Amino acid sequence: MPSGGEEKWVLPAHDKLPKGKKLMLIILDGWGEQIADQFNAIAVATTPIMDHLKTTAPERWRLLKAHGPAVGLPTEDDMGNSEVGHNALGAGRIFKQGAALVDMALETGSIYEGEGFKYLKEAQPNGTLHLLGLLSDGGVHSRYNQLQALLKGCADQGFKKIRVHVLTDGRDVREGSSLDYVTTLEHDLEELRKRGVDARIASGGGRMAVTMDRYENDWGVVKRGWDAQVLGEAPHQFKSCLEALKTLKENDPKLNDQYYPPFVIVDDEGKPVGPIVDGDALITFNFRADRMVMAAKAFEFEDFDKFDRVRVPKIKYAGMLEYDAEIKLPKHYLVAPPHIGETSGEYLVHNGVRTFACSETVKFGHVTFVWNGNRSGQFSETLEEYVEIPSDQGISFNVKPEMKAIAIAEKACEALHSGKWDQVRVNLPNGDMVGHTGDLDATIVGCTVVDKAIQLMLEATEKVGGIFLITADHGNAEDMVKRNSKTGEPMKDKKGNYQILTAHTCAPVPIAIGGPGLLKGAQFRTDLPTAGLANVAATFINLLGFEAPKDYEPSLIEVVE
Ligand SMILES: O=C(O)[C@@H](CO)OP(=O)(O)O
Ligand SMILES: [Mn+2]
Ligand SMILES: [Mn+2]
Repeated sequence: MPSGGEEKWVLPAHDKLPKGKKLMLIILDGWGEQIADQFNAIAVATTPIMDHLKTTAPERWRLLKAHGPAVGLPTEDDMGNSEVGHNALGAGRIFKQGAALVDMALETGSIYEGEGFKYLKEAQPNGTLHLLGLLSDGGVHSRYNQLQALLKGCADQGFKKIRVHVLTDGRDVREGSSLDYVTTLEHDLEELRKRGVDARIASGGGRMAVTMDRYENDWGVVKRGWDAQVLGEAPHQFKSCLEALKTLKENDPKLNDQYYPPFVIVDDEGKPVGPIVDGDALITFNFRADRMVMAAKAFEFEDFDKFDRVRVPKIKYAGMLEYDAEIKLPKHYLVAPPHIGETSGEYLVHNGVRTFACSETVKFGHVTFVWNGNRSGQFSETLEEYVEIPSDQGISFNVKPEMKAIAIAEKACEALHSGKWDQVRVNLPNGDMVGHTGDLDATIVGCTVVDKAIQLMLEATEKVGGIFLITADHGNAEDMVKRNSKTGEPMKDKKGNYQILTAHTCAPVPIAIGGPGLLKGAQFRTDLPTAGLANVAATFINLLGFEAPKDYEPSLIEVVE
């Protein structure tokens, strides 16, 4: 019976599917389904297991939507991403996500009426307002038109001095596009200067080298940002951001937007134009949590021992959203995040289901924190165990495309064989993390290793008489080139080179079920053609022998006689 005692958590037994079958739940990060050509790293990779599942049991293999409104994003043009994907997978429902919530708050102006913005205004009239975040149209962590609107709105709301601390992208958008975004930003800041607002870029750096680390993989990334944004110290000083990007790229032509080293913008006397100091206000304008949580801790925590902050300015700090609902970080924010409660993890714990979750650092939080509705911690110390395998640090993953896939698989097999867990859940990051490097050959290697890891876990599932469910959180590796949106033809740049795509896609993702524990006659329904990731939770709750919560998106399976 449910430990929580509350009736609302009771999940009735499924009328046909039995309890007690061990479930191996595998999330392939960045693994979509696309036309099989030379730029589809998954199609080119050696993936006998995934091929076998697709071809031998069509009633147990299908596609799911993993982008746009199906995962709570504003439009069908919005590519999927890990945050919205794992939210949907774990919560079994579709929640309007950060991108859409901020759009609405900016359109209605409510963003300036909330407690968060009022708190920032306490820094007026003398405090500088600082804006820190990803300069990009990707819509995964931030979107430029939101920064643009926020700049105007903050000037309207009386901030007289504004400084922008830029993180360049090149991961969710075309490599090299940072120059365009900075040019546009400089134009928008010029418009503010014409209105008498002292508005400038104050520092910069690439998102993978500066500030935007996650899951505490490398605090050095956050420190480099802190030194440039707060202390005004960095290995490079320039008079303008454009000059910085151009010079740094001339010095190292292979440098890509994701990895620009930190730099500080200085005036004619060599003085930083905008370090964050006492009495200032700060907004981190990324709406997505995972790559802002560490910086938020550095700006907000009194006691902080991850690196020497040297000087901790007394500022009014607000996040675009609250980034961690469990620890209430940051305390002040402009837009309330989606309240994602009653997730599958919480239901399963209340019904006595024991869960083991594992991945390597770079995706560990996806398969725990994000899966549980952007909440840190476990629902139960006895019924759950989350295991993190340390990721390689300080490298671009095309250097070691196998990553820790086999180690994750071995951990999962051990957990399955231990008999201590009813559900073993893993995320295999290779398709996505290597896909983001844009290195096609390395991504092919990464996907080949993923298939090997799946093989190990399916063999273990076989041995324990269990069930497997394999799916993905969004596309990436299945398309590594920019295509003509009409013809689908790969596009070349002016020099005749193919334009490599490092970003996610809007492709559907596969889902496959099977294993000796799966009841004969259990198969995918054919009456849910537009089903998406939010239908997966009801599906695995059924496979564990329970009816799903009434308000969850419907289960994908039926049992035919
Ligand atoms: O790396 C990330 O932060 C995003 C891309 O910006 O990828 P994912 O959503 O797969 O984590
Ligand atoms: Mn992902
Ligand atoms: Mn990704």
